[in-house]
Amino acid sequence: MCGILGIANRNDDVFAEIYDGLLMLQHRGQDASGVVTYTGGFFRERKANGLVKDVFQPTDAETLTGRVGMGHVRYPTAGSLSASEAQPFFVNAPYGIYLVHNGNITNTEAQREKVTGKYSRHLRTTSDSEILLNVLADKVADAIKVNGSSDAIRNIFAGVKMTMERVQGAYSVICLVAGVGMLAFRDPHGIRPLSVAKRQADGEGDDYAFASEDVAFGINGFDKLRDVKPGEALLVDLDGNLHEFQAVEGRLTPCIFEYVYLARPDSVLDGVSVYQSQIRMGKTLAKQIEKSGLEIDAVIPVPDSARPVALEVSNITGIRYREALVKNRYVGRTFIMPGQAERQKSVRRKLNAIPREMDGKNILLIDDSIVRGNTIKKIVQMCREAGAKKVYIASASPPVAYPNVYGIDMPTKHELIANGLSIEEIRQELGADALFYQKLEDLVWAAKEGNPDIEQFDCSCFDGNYITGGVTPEYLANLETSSRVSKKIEEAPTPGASWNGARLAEPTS
Ligand SMILES: O=P(O)(O)OC[C@H]1O[C@H](OP(=O)(O)OP(=O)(O)O)[C@H](O)[C@@H]1O
Ligand SMILES: NC(=O)CC[C@H](N)C(=O)O
Ligand SMILES: [Mg+2]
Repeated sequence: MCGILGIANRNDDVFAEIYDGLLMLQHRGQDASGVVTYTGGFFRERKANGLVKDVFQPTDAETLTGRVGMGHVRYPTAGSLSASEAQPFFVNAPYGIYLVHNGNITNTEAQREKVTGKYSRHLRTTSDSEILLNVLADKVADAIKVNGSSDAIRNIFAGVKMTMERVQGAYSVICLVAGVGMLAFRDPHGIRPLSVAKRQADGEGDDYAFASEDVAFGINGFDKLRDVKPGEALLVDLDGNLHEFQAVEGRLTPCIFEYVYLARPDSVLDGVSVYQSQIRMGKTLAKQIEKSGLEIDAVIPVPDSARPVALEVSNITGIRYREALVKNRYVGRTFIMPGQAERQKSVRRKLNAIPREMDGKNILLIDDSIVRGNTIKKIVQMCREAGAKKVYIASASPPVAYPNVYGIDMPTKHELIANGLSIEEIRQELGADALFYQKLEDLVWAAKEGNPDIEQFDCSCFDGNYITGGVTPEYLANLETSSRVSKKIEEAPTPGASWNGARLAEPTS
């Protein structure tokens, strides 16, 4: 996952608002951050590896000027960790387009060949998002050839339609188009979230914003209008007017893992409150716990993400709730750290047990998910060392048994603890006295209850059912042997590729 945010203001410079909005999306990506603004016919950009607070300084407001701009926080799920793959990406023709992307393209190789072969383009990185941008540029150029150049919005919408017909996978996208405005579109399944918001401006036209999660709107005084529909494109022109276009037929199938872990609990995605869905996950999990008849002294959440679930398990079962694991707030999210060794070490750095709450007790630890098993295995050990008599564990989601190809870092089957093991074998591997997993139908109920109009969710990491075309057994087999995210962190891999980490953001066109 990544976080994307775009703001088109009528009156004020936009950088400070993008900065604040990106901070609200920081949980979606911690490896790189980037911002581009547009003013007087010029783009200004700054991007680098690092958190928003480290990449940007107050003085950036002096160079990242303009009333229209967008930003990205990256959690790499394709390409490499190189700073040259931080977003936004740019192509200078047609018009001059900057792009930020959340998701993963699955037919990358075919598209790379087309872009570099038939369209003779040069790609500067190994990023799937750069390919997506170049496909869009090709298709908008094709539309200009057919329609002529006078109606830019029509050409851009036509280009988005052709892009959606060619590209497979998950993509929520925001673009800045020179001389035209800000474009946003969402793949025909709406796998990753994207919504649009509005704010009254002084004079003609309105202010608009697009963001991965609506939690990024309130801080800047925007009111959410709605979620972008699957297969839809929206464009805010430079006069503050919103243009809407259903590019291709869509069927909403949002990623259910957004509700389990990825999104903030104070967000509402596709009409479903993340917090409320987690409370419902607690309700269904509580039934399993009650049925087990186990004697449990305390329900303990793995902070922060399992708190709402554990609270509801406690409410329903009557077992007391205890915050007996303390999180060190200065350590980042382990799940999204590159490399297994680093992840294992940081669990211990990040969480600490309170022995008095564990000594001689039967405890139930609840986490939102068990992916590789690193986190919960270490916690079980810690709780035993702190004196717990019995350590039971429960996961608010079902076993993660299949890779995610739509923008979550669960690349290979063999890394997943639930791959090929029975629940009893997983329990043994984790060293727990009992193990409960949410049932998939209960998880789907918990999410769907928030918006019954959603007929289906993307549950591929739980059931192996990939709703987009092209995720064939060969494709999945390939993932097992090739690392999708190269661990390279050196600079740009191709000659001529630029590093945009200079303190002064230069106009780029
Ligand atoms: O089974 P694993 O491979 O260890 O992954 C699962 C863990 O990863 C996430 O936590 P993480 O520590 O990354 O972030 P959080 O502090 O936001 O919960 C998630 O909440 C689980 O605790
Ligand atoms: N997870 C994401 O949304 C990342 C976007 C893109 N695939 C990248 O790796 O940069
Ligand atoms: Mg966690």
